[in-house]
Amino acid sequence: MITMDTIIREGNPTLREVAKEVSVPLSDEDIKLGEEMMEFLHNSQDPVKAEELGLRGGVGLAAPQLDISKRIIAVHVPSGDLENPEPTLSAVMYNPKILSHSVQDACLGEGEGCLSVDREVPGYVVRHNKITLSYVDAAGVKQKIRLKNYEAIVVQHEIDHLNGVMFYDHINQENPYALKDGVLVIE
Ligand SMILES: CNC(=O)c1cccc(C)c1Nc1nc(N2CCN(c3ccccc3Cl)CC2)nc(N2CSC[C@H]2C(=O)NC)n1
Ligand code: NI
Repeated sequence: MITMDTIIREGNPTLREVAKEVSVPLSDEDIKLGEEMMEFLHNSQDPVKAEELGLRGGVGLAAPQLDISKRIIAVHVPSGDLENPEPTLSAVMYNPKILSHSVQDACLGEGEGCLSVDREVPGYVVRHNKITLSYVDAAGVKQKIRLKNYEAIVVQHEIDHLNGVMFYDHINQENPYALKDGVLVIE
């Protein structure tokens, strides 16, 4: 099972590598890894399990964060209201690829956190507001989906990990809260 001990932290060179595509059809090993990544996200969002296992909450995880330089990410974004337990996005994505994106940019009003970064790095992380994404799903089926707002931000954060990019690479060093006109701030 994946715990915080499995997750490598900034300074580990694997986080700065460009990860390799996985072969399709998916190997049992890669399918199992995806399942474990998704299980981690579920556990990290469960108050009892997170407490028990000492997990930081996360809605996304990338294989390089497990010191595995493969193009695999898992995202599990809860809906946020207790009535509706359905997540707004839940998927293990193999070889995810952004096919196109909006001109409109967006950022999280509270900035971004990362399970591989044990410090707060304040500032806006400006990303595309909407993306069209292709990936191979856990069943080996090619998917093409459109995402926007928070879900799009999360997927871009995780795909960055596959390219050796950390969220703070995007933060404006002179003024971390500088914003160009028209950037959507997502609260
Ligand atoms: C510095 N300020 C901040 O971090 C920050 C501060 C306030 C608000 C936000 C919104 C911030 N930003 C931010 N908050 C998150 N979570 C909120 C808590 N949540 C969670 C935690 C516990 C149980 C269940 C859940 Cl659901 C998990 C997700 N996640 C990300 N990111 C960046 S994109 C990938 C994603 C990720 O999973 N990171 C580990 N950013
Ligand atoms: Ni991260």
